[in-house]
Amino acid sequence: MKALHFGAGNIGRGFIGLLLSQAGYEVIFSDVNDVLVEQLQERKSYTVRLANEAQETYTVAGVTAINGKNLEAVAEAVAEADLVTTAVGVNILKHIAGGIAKGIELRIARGAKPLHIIACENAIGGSTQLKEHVYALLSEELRTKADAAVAFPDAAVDRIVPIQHNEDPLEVTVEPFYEWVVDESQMLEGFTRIAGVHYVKTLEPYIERKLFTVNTGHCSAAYLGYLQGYATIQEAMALPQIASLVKHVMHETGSILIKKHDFELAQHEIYIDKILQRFTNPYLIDDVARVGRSPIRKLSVNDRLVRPALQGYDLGMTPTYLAMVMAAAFLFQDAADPEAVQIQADLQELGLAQTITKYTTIGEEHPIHQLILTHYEQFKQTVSS
Ligand SMILES: NC(=O)C1=CN([C@@H]2O[C@H](COP(=O)(O)OP(=O)(O)OC[C@H]3O[C@@H](n4cnc5c(N)ncnc54)[C@H](O)[C@@H]3O)[C@@H](O)[C@H]2O)C=CC1
Ligand SMILES: O=P(O)(O)OC[C@H]1O[C@](O)(CO)[C@@H](O)[C@@H]1O
Repeated sequence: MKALHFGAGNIGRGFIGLLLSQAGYEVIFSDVNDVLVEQLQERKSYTVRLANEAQETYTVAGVTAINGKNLEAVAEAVAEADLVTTAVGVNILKHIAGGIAKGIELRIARGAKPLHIIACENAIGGSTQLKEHVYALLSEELRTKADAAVAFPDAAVDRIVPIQHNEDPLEVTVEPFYEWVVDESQMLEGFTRIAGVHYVKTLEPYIERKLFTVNTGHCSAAYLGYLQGYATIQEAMALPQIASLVKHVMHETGSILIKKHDFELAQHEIYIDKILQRFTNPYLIDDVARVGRSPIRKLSVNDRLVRPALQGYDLGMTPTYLAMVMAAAFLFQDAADPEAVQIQADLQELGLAQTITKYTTIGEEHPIHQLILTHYEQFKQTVSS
């Protein structure tokens, strides 16, 4: 069985590639990083190291790579694959859609077997978004044929894989925990299960629980840590004041999740505690810049801050801590992060009130808008004093 995986980066090699290989797939990575592609082609294997006391290592063998810039090669790989997965970043999905669309066209012409394409990105409806990009490139006739032959089940993926600083450029250190949940209601009849994947009939509770707890909590540590001058999540979480605020944010989203999805309170507390331990894993060093990266995406309406805040507000709650983290996100600066640079430019040009609305869609008349403004001003005063 062949799996084509787009994105041979941290999560691609450290989680999806490893799991698919262990599940019996021959993994072919598609990436646009020439060095990475050449290394994978030459060496055909790489090492995954667990960030725990034992530091167990796994060899992922029998892998190879194609260059994602070569559209024909990508299309051919899509045509030949038994499974396609991605971990490129949700904003990159549109850039891989061309090769996938061409590959689907080839599959249909050749009468190939049905195919599942699973986007493993930190986003609500990642595969559905990819499908929209791909379908926009297909004719109506091909779209109708693809409806019967290709499915894009949404997924939630959870494993912390920081930026790597290993001597071996292919080696990747990952936290021991992982969870990959796939929406089986979006799969084609008679699909083959991937060992290690948890299939569920309704994905929303799983993706929201993960995104609003792991990802909301993590970016809270990053933005609050940044304001205190910390470079890593581990340093930030060592400050009791930040650890306590992060916990408050996770309890705030927890109340929303429990109300919306009927989760059991005690179970959710255990879930939060386990995640807090994962954030402070002493065998990992995770940069504030990575966890806070792409603040425009993280402040967008369907992502980890605004979506739970608006849901909480609609449920009659006041999302004070989420608003505080949004305020901190507007203060996050990183010259190497184009989204952080863009927000700072907009703050200069448009002012705070309009910038908040531009990125969060929350109008100036909304109470959450006022909360963000208030927290922002408070942070500004603390930072300048
Ligand atoms: N690192 C983590 O802990 C987790 C990351 N994720 C998600 O996984 C996705 C990837 O994240 P990371 O692995 O951390 O990022 P990364 O930057 O390490 O990997 C992304 C890879 O995609 C490649 N890429 C970019 N454009 C491409 C294209 N057009 N075709 C093929 N490959 C292309 C890059 O060269 C890079 O190797 C993101 O959506 C992230 O939110 C999800 C869960 C955990
Ligand atoms: O990849 P993103 O969405 O920029 O965010 C980084 C996130 O990746 C993770 O490492 C895994 O989901 C989180 O811990 C962190 O919040």
